Amino acid sequence: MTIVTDTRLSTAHDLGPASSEAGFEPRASDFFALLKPRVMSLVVFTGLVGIVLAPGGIHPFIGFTALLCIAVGAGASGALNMWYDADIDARMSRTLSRPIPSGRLTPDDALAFGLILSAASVLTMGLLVNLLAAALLAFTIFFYAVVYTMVLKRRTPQNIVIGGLSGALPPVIGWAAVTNAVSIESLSLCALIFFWTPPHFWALSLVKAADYGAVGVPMMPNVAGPESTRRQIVAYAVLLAPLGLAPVLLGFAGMVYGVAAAVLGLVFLGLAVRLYVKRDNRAAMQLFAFSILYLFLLFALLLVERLAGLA
Ligand code: HEM
Ligand SMILES: CC(C)=CCC/C(C)=C/CC/C(C)=C/COP(=O)(O)OP(=O)(O)O
Repeated sequence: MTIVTDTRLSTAHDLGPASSEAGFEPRASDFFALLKPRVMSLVVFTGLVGIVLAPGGIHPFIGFTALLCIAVGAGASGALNMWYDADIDARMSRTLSRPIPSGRLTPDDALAFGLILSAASVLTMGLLVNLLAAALLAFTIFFYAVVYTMVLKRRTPQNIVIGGLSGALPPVIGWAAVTNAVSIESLSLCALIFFWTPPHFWALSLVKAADYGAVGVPMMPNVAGPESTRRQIVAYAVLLAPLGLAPVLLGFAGMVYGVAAAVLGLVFLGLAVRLYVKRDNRAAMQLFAFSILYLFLLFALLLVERLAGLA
């Protein structure tokens, strides 16, 4: 039996001339792009909500440090993801202008940047915040950069489902930064993001299936087919709608959040069913866009309620 150990199309080092050889110096904006800033902004926001909602309070400087460590660690894992995935990024229209495929940074630049920022964020969290938060941050970076990117992404259509755990952990890290503990409340926020991730990503991958297929990444639409993917999106949306109410049932969110979570959960489910019925790219992109708004609004409401003293 042959076991595939290297699923990369070519090594990242075969991707053309180093930026300095090509005649230009790396720019700060290219390093910033390695952090996947737009995606990670929502990740960091969920970490902030974990910090603010956790009982007991935290010194503002330590709280800010914890948030900065989550932001830097998340960005670092994005840089490591781009280092490893440079071969496939170079072959997909959505990703080919990223810093490594476009030749603006070398793979070594990205690897060094990702490793240094990972180590700096975990060490700082451990020294200035607490060891549990540092261990959770290290685990989250490892899970995204190694378990998802290097092991699961190119091998199984369940890549997103399992790998989604890393995107779901930031509120748990934020909560642990304040309380030095993992609680049922922070795990409920983790579960919310965990079950949100498959519909979030599969909606986009239905539209980008050809891109992923061309580079051999086994995303769900390519393996199980679009029909099955749309059915699974509806199944996750059915689970997600009641899960949105968990913060109310656990007593750390109020009625404003509760009503909004119920309505937004039903809209999410409605858009998932609409995608199942309509089967077109427009419905898929609408669900993808709404998924981001949904998660942002739920976490924003948790934050606003707490800051306004409503929960
Ligand atoms: C394994 C889990 C996830 C996968 C595979 C995934 C995948 C993606 C992809 C491929 C995009 C398009 C980005 C682009 O065009 O460059 C995207 C966009 C986005 N994702 Fe996710 N995502 C995941 C988890 C998350 C999580 C946990 C969050 C936040 C909590 C998040 C927030 C966003 C946001 C805000 C965007 C829009 C970025 C923009 O405006 O370009 N994603 N996601
Ligand atoms: C604190 C910490 C370490 C947080 C990590 C958060 C995390 C795992 C977010 C996942 C975000 C994301 C863009 C996944 C994309 O998948 P992809 O890499 O397959 O997408 P691509 O095709 O756009 O590269």
